[in-house]
Amino acid sequence: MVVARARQLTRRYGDVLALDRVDLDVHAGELVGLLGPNGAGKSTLLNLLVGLRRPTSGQVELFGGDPRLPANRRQVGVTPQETGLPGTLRVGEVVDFVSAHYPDPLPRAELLDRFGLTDLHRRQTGGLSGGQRRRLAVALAFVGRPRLVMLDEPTTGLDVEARRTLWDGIRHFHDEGGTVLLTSHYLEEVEALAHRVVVVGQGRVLADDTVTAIRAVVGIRRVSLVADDLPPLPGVVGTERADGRVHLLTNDADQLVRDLVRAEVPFRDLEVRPTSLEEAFLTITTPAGQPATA
Ligand SMILES: Nc1ncnc2c1ncn2[C@@H]1O[C@H](COP(=O)(O)OP(=O)(O)OP(=O)(O)O)[C@@H](O)[C@H]1O
Repeated sequence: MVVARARQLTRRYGDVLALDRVDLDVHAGELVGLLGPNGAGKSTLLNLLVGLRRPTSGQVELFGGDPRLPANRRQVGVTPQETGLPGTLRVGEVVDFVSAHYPDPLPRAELLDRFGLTDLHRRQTGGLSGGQRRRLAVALAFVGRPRLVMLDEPTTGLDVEARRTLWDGIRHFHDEGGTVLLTSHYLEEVEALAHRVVVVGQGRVLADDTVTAIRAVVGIRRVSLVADDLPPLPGVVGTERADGRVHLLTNDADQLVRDLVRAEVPFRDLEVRPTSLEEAFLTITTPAGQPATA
């Protein structure tokens, strides 16, 4: 069953094309990571799917219907990228306040335990650290026993332990049959939780595949050097010339350097570095004009 669907979904903010004809189906029980650099359109996609914004064109469905219908909205838990919590309320009081909006909320103790917040339940939210506040904000998405949870960068700013606790809470929900759609800038985060990754860049879906397949693309390295002519080199998936340098994109930088030496290419100023997500996808996809499917 498809719980959230986008069809040719487009959203403009004035001159900015934030989403450009996106198609996406999220099935019941999936844990999907939306991966992409800043400004890719991830938050816009979540906001449209949950009915907080309206599309410029295209269609959105939540549980087969209009996302703005209360009956559909009630089955979704959402944590936006930025949340405000009433600073003078205690953690337990905030949970009770949100719980009161749902017919069958999770018991307070259970929710706090799942997200490692039990020891904080008497603390005013204004006195919590940024990471503790974030954990509470994410936990609140689960209060109403939703069928689908959408989390916009759930662990940004959290330390390793807090991130693990949050991941455990999300996994628990998923293990019980819940559906999760979350955004992240980091493949590592998506890898820890999701099997399916949807890569978004410049408002478009660039790839929709397994974590393993996506890693093969994102694991690309940039070997940059100064050289005049280069022979054909195996394993090079993209070439750029800029500022007097040649940039070669490859899955195996070690082998490429060996090949350069073996071919007796007179190069200098060699640099090897990882590509950013944005670079990896845009450099590979733009010249061919084709979406990168690993
Ligand atoms: N309310 C708005 N008004 C004008 N432009 C907007 C608005 N919201 C988003 N945009 C623009 O739309 C594009 C997509 O933004 P969006 O926030 O969806 O990206 P994102 O992938 O979530 O980015 P980030 O990872 O930085 O959160 C960006 O160019 C952004 O500047």
